[in-house]
Amino acid sequence: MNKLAVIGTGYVGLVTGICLASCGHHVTCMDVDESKIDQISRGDLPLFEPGLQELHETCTAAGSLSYTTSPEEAVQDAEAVFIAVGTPPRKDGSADLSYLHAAVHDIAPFIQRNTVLIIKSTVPAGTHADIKDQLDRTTGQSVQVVSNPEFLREGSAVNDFFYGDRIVIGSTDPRAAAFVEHIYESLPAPVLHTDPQTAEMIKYSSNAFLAAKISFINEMASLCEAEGADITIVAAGMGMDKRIGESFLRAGIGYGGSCFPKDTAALLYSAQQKKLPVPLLSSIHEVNRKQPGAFIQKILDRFGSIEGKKAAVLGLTFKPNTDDLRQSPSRDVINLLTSEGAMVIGYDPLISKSRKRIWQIPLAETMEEALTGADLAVICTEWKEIVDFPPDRYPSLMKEANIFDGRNCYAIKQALHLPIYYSSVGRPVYKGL
Ligand SMILES: NC(=O)c1ccc[n+]([C@@H]2O[C@H](COP(=O)([O-])OP(=O)(O)OC[C@H]3O[C@@H](n4cnc5c(N)ncnc54)[C@H](O)[C@@H]3O)[C@@H](O)[C@H]2O)c1
Ligand SMILES: O=c1ccn([C@@H]2O[C@H](COP(=O)(O)OP(=O)(O)O[C@H]3O[C@H](CO)[C@@H](O)[C@H](O)[C@H]3O)[C@@H](O)[C@H]2O)c(=O)[nH]1
Repeated sequence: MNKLAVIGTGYVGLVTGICLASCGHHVTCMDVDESKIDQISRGDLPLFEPGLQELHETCTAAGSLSYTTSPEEAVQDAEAVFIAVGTPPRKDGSADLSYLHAAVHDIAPFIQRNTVLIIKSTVPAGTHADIKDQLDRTTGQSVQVVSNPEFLREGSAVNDFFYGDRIVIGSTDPRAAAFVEHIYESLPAPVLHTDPQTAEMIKYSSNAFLAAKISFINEMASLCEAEGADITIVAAGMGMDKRIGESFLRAGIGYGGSCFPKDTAALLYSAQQKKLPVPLLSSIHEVNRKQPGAFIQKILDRFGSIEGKKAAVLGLTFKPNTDDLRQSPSRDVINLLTSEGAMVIGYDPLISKSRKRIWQIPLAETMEEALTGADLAVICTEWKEIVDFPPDRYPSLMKEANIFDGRNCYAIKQALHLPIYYSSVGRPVYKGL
């Protein structure tokens, strides 16, 4: 059992802190946001992540997990300090590292001689060296800085922590690297040891590749629409080839969230700074940026004008099983619908529980309420409740059952013989109206 500190209690910090505590370590999580720490201390996690609240309660009751706003309290006896603060995008696409440097500044006075600093945040290649310089200068000693990028997905973060595909440890010091491996020794994932800049690049390259798969399948979906083919079957057929793999080939209104958009932009920025041509990388974002607009065009093609029409937008979070709305494609869809004069009402299985309005539109309490009297329904997130909603209920609730499904939630066969117009992504339109 080791004494560990985690700096930053956002998604990654909380998951890392709580899961490491449940591996038997003593963990103190620290954040500058007092209201967040107050809320957590009252037993209420500031984010929704399946399984996390239960683990948090078990570990705090066992005394292996605590929270503070004091860098001193968190770091003074810690053998390792994980940094998990945000690295949001700047206007020019570069990663804003100011939170990282501020956090390092705050903890530096309390770093002990053998404390290892572990960077969990996603940072551009070379950042570890700047952080080491900053720490060495302020502490007057040589601090070990290890790059240990995080690969968890929101909505399945706890499972991803315990059963991840790999643990990447980037370090120039074998002792520091061995210590970080020891922290994770109860996990079954294979460990890849490398140098820090390679570890930093593994993180960005992985996200860029996954985003590329999505943009690729979305481009193929447009071609399928033109050819009368079905992208879901094309993707299944492609995925049967082990070299391609079936995951991340779901066509839709594009990727969102706090990672893919920002990390592809940051990688692109780094390449541009080095004057390296990276046409593939620039296209990933370009294809994604156009997805919501292309989807709205299908609606306009159907109606001509949607001025005054009631549109129910179903699913608001950037993916199911999370309450995270950052960079959600649903927001672009809503903005486009309202700019065309539609009266938009939203529904989300999680967000509707706690809010009545969002992004200047009202929220319905139930999916039925959102659909009642609507001229069109637009599905933005494939929540289970939406996927399980029987298609024959749409015509009974809506004024006219025009369904625009941005996540391919229903099999076309389900629409057969129903009085609905069903337009999805990369599949033939079903015209039952
Ligand atoms: N969200 C994900 O699914 C995910 C997955 C893998 C990697 N990452 C990366 O991990 C990092 C964190 O992401 P996130 O989504 O958890 O961020 P977040 O924005 O949800 O949380 C960051 C937290 O850091 C705190 N913070 C800021 N400055 C601080 C300081 N000086 N001291 C202490 N706390 C401070 C903020 O108050 C906030 O609570 C990013 O680099 C991100 O790219 C995120
Ligand atoms: O086939 C697919 C798969 C995903 N998406 C979309 O892509 C976005 C991101 O989804 P996902 O990757 O599942 O969620 P994140 O929580 O953003 O996780 C990504 O970003 C994290 C932050 O860097 C990494 O740690 C994870 O490994 C990486 O999957 C969402 O909008 C999804 O709707 C698709 O459109 N089609």
